[in-house]
Amino acid sequence: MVLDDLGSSLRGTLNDLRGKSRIDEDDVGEVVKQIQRALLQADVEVGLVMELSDSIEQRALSEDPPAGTTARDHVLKIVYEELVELVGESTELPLEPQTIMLAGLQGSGKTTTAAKMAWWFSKKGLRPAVIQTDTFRPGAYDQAKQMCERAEVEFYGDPDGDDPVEIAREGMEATEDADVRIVDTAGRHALEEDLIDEIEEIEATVAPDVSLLVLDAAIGQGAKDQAREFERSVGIEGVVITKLDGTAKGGGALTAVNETDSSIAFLGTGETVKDIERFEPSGFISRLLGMGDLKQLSERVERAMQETQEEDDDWDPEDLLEGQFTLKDMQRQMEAMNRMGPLDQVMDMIPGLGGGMMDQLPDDAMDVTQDRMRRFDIAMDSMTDEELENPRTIGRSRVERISRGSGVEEETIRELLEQHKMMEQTLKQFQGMGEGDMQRMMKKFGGGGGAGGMGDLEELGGGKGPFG
Ligand SMILES: Nc1nc2c(ncn2[C@@H]2O[C@H](COP(=O)(O)OP(=O)(O)OP(=O)(O)O)[C@@H](O)[C@H]2O)c(=O)[nH]1
Repeated sequence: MVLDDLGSSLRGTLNDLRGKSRIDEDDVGEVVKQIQRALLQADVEVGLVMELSDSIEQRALSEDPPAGTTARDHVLKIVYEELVELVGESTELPLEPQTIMLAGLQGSGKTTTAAKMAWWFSKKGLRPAVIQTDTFRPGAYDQAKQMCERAEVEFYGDPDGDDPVEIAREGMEATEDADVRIVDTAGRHALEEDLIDEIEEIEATVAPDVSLLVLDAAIGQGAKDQAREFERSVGIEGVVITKLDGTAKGGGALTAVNETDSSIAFLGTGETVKDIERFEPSGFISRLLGMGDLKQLSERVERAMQETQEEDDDWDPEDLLEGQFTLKDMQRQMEAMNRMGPLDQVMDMIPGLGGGMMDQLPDDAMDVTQDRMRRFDIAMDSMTDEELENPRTIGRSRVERISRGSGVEEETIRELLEQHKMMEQTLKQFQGMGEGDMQRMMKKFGGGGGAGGMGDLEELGGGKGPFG
């Protein structure tokens, strides 16, 4: 994802500063060099890179670290604050009725984003609808309809219509009951005049409260011109950067945001309707620097728990803190984990685990883990209720039988039982703890991790930290 290299190279450099109480020009020079290299590689515009690195350099050398702060933490805080400043605020999108129009070049991800945003608003308790006005690309109608079905949100489009402005007008009438209307527009491969005319007409028809420009993270410096052009014709309140899950650099999009004084509203991180994140500058940069993003993580956990609970009325996650932890609990726990999304993305959000740890894992480590979880699941499906409730009764002959029944190797089943035992023991430690204890644990967990746990920033009291 964008600026990934910055995270890992910077962590190394900052670690070299560990233990130093003062930093000299050479130290700062090295940090600044790493930042410049990473930003330029990520396609951030040269002028912007220089501006940022000058500012970091000047602050790191002139500001005195607050008493008790190490040189490393001081520099980390400055880098963090300057990067947050670079990516800017998040686009204001209140959770209330509104019309949002999406614009952007062909293939940037508008249609996908429209459905994702609708899903996102629906999870926030609002009633969204997507209006598809793309009559230019064959297949756009079907794609949008399917995605909206998957997201379980209202959809309006006209597969036979050929006048986008007319469809937009009808769509606004047809979706009168919706709270949030998201209007998807057609893209072209370049910014042609008729595209601009069309978007201006749609804009006049739907009178959006917010217009967002959808930019592919892979776009380079061309992003700036696009952003300016759209800004001039319909006015852009914010940007959605898509495809951040890929190898895309993202710096072009960041530059465009900065140049046009707009801000980022959402990030697209995959092809399914759930792969969307509200942009949170501080969390985003924390994650980038390997400091985790607790806010995003807790949102995902909460959603996953809620969904698991919706499917299984009897289950209350709080029960985990009382009584026995059975294999059934573990299976539900795994379902909830699965719902949180790809493990590597989740790991990135955990302070102390993010970045630093990921760098040390082989690339396929996460796939192995997910595959293992799937096999555990299959094995558990072959167990009797009694075995699931009392895994300790599973001896060697039962392991053999479960293996035969499920096709999962005995070795894996033994690992599953081990894992259960470990989780059970861990939970025992939590049992009887009050909320305050839990928070202290979390804090300890965050502060203790390798290169720059969350605790670093909290203690510095930067006020802009992910908790701030
Ligand atoms: N990996 C990944 N793929 C994405 C993401 N967003 C969109 N895509 C893919 O990008 C391709 C283009 O996305 P669309 O939503 O069709 O783009 P569009 O801007 O509506 O395209 P036009 O209608 O032709 O203007 C599709 O194959 C999407 O699945 C993302 O965040 N990550």
